[in-house]
Amino acid sequence: MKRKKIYIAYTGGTIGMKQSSRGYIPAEGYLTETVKNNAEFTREEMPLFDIHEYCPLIDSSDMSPLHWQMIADDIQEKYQQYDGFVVLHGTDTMAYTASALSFMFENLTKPVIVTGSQIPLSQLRSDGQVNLLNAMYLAANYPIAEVSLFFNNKLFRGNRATKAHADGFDAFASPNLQPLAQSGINIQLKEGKLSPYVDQALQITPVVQQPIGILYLYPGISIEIINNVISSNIKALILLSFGVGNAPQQGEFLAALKAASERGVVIINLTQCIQGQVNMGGYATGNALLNSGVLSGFDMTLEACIAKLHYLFSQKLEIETVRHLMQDNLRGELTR
Ligand SMILES: NC(=O)C[C@H](N)C(=O)O
Repeated sequence: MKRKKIYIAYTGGTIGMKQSSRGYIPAEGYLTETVKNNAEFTREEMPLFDIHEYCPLIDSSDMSPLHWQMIADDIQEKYQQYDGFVVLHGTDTMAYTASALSFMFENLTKPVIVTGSQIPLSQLRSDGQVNLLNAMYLAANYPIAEVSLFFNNKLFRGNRATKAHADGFDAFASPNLQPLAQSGINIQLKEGKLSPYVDQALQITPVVQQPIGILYLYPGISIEIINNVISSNIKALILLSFGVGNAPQQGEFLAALKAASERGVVIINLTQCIQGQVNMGGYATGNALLNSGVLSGFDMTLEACIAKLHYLFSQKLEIETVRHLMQDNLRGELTR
């Protein structure tokens, strides 16, 4: 059988970093050299691959919607030449990029897997080899045609993943959707569906950075702080609320939300809880938000919500359409 061919885009991140006096930094050519010198990657059972290193390579804390666009354009350009795509990325904002790509791509018929590592590939005890080998192997043999994130033997839906551990190998979780696949002695497909390769034109929706405010509620938050966030020049506000979507029933706070919603700010309610979803019908404290024009974000991750807002506001859509689509399941990012 003809060997599959995988395109690897190295954007930066720990997996290809080198130690410096200032801590880890991405180094040009270093990832490619390390992979080429590792016989595991060129075994017969592995797909053929090309690595393209971005210039400049960045720590993912420096990622912005501009970079998401670069990655999407790059994959679109190479789309016909490869069977699958692996994006090597820093872990810090990996879930944001995976979420953004999931919205930007339409008619995806090939796998796009985002991965990276917590220890550089060239170092002792690196998790980079397992992550990259598995991502390449899955992209070639388990073509789940969506944007996913592989880490520590689990393949997650990209827009459901969140960084959950700062320094452990189990750095990602998908609290509201089981992994698409689990890699053990065997690879087990759980939620993921293999799709046949159909040649269909890949569509990309360009994304540009949008002004989005985030308000993390806490006991004792003052109306001045709330007003500062709400009155700034934002198109959307993500309200990180308590439990199933509850907030203080303070009149001034609710009035500020209502006024913002009436002037066109899209307000999305997400829970501060790691797992579960918003239900503003559950308590009077949540219901008051609903009556102030706040929309449910259901069980979306913060990363998916931010990426979705960037994606929708980058298109010329009516505010009501944005509000409607924010509550619709577009790419498997929410359960309702
Ligand atoms: N493990 C990592 O990749 C962390 C790094 N700071 C990054 O996100 O680029």
